[in-house]
Order: sequence, then C-alpha cells, then structure tokens
Amino acid sequence: MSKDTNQMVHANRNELKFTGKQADPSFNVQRDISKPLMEVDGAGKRYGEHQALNGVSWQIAEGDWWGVVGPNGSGKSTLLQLLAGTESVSEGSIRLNGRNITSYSRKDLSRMIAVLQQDGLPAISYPVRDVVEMGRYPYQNWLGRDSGDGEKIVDRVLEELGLSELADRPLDALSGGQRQRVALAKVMAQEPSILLLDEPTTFLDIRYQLQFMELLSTWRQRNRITIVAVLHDLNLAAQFCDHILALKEGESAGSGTPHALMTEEHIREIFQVNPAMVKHPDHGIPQLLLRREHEEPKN
Ligand SMILES: Nc1ncnc2c1ncn2[C@@H]1O[C@H](COP(=O)(O)OP(=O)(O)OP(=O)(O)O)[C@@H](O)[C@H]1O
Repeated sequence: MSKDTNQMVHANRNELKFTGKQADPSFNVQRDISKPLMEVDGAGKRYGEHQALNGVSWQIAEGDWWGVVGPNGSGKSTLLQLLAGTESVSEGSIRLNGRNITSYSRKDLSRMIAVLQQDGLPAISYPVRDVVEMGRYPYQNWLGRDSGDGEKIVDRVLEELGLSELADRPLDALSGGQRQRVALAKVMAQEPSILLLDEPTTFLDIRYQLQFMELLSTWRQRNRITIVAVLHDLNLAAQFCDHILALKEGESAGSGTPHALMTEEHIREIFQVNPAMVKHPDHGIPQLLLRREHEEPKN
C-alpha cells in the first residue's frame, strides 16, 4: 500500500476526518484537503462588450459557509454560475478540487454541486415526492435506476424537512414557502458536497426565511456541506455565514468574517447607503439598520 493510500481516509461524508488525503465518494477523485475546495483565480466574465465580473480571486475551503453580497448588477449571480460550471470564465480560472472546473462532465459536477435559485420550483402539478426524486438524477443510469439508496434518501429528506405529509400533494397546491422547502429537499436528495444558492429567501416571509436558513444550517452541520449563498439580506448573511464576500461593479470589494466586513464604512462604500450598525443582543453579531436620507418631521 502506498504512503498516499495509507493517508487516505475512506470516510462517509457524514463523518469526514480532516487530516491527510482522503477519498470522498462524491468527488470520485482523491482529494488533497490541504488545498482549498474551490479556487477562483482572477476570474472575469464578459457578455459581449459588458464586463460583468473582473479579476475576482477567492478561495473556498471545505465546510465553509460563504455569503456573497453586493448591489444589484454587481456580478453575484454571474459568479455563482461560474462556480456551478454553467457559465465559463472569459479570463482567469475556477478550480474545483485542484482541477479546472471545465474538465468535469456535467453529470460529475451535478454529483458534487447543487444549485438552488430564488424561486426554486415553478408551481407545476407534479407531486412533491416526484419532484424530490428528480434530485436523484445524477445517480441514475440510462434506465433510470438509482445507483444509491435513492428511495430511502428521498424518504429521509422528506421526513427531515417535514414534508412527508405533503408528499402526494401537487406543487401547485403549496404555498411559496412550502415550495421552497421542496426545492431544498430536491437538492438535499442530490447529496451534493457544495450547495450554491441564489437569493433563496427572496420570496419568503420572515418566518420562512429564518426556517429556511435554519434547515440549511442543520443540514450543513450534519453533512459538512460547503455553502455559497448570494443573499440580499445582510443581517441574515451575518447571522448564518462564516464569511462574506462583497462584490461591487463586478470586482471584489472585500471578504472576511461578518465582524470584519459589516462595518459602517464598508457598507457605506459598497452600497452607497448611510447605515447604523448595532450588535445583535443574542450574540453580538453586527446587524444593519438603515438611516433615512431625508427624515420627515413626525408629530
Ligand atoms: N446573460 C447575460 N447577458 C448579458 N449581460 C448579462 C447577462 N447576465 C448578466 N449580465 C449583466 O452582468 C451584470 C451582472 O449581473 P448579475 O446578474 O451577475 O448581477 P447580480 O449582482 O446578481 O444582480 P442582482 O442583485 O440584481 O441579481 C449586469 O450588468 C447584468 O446586466
């Protein structure tokens, strides 16, 4: 047995050990865990004449939870599409597991990376269970047979997200919040190692926003998923994410912990607003209050 093989830890994804080299079944390759899971190196993206993203460099370690924030049009979704491999860079590179992301097949990528959009699922008449089962697509052969334990996984996911009772209901008979929970169940059934979310809470009320983020948090802790979430709500980002990357006009405007990044100065510079930062009473994490530009006199 080679030294490298000795160092490899064949671990279930639920109980990854973080020493030496290891084989993660979802990656199908040996992974050197001393290296970042994803490396964005001078990434740029041009659409025709328009430079949507310019010279972004960024490293994502396994198990990280990153929030990506920035004004409208600053390149957040573009960056997410580059990470997902659905768009290719015009300059620079994106490496996953040390390999250029373009070198992976679509199916290999979908075993590693799942993407959830802001309106995760349209209101169609498919039953909840069928939709969640679609998350198993990357594990199905051409006959539609699941190479894993698909049915059990779908049952477990439905249970974990409190969807078992809704399993036979068509999606178009669910509320937006319930539909987004089904969208999360579908990506959980996909068993990705990396989850990319594009404004997943936009259409949810505050209760469902919080519930959605808590579900993500629990899932991440259990399975050590790596999460990158584009979020417009800076307060949610600060409470849930370990790190924040801010974009402005297609370029990185800073990255760091919520404490480091969520300062009045940074927020003013990035978003062109006049904020007042306060500490969350439960844990001291910075939270943002907006100041009006023109205060009307109140009686
Ligand atoms: N397919 C495309 N073709 C042409 N231009 C595009 C395309 N996708 C994005 N853009 C442009 O690239 C810039 C960045 O867009 P992107 O959607 O990445 O921003 P964003 O930060 O996600 O914005 P928002 O917060 O409004 O969703 C914008 O100016 C947008 O108009």
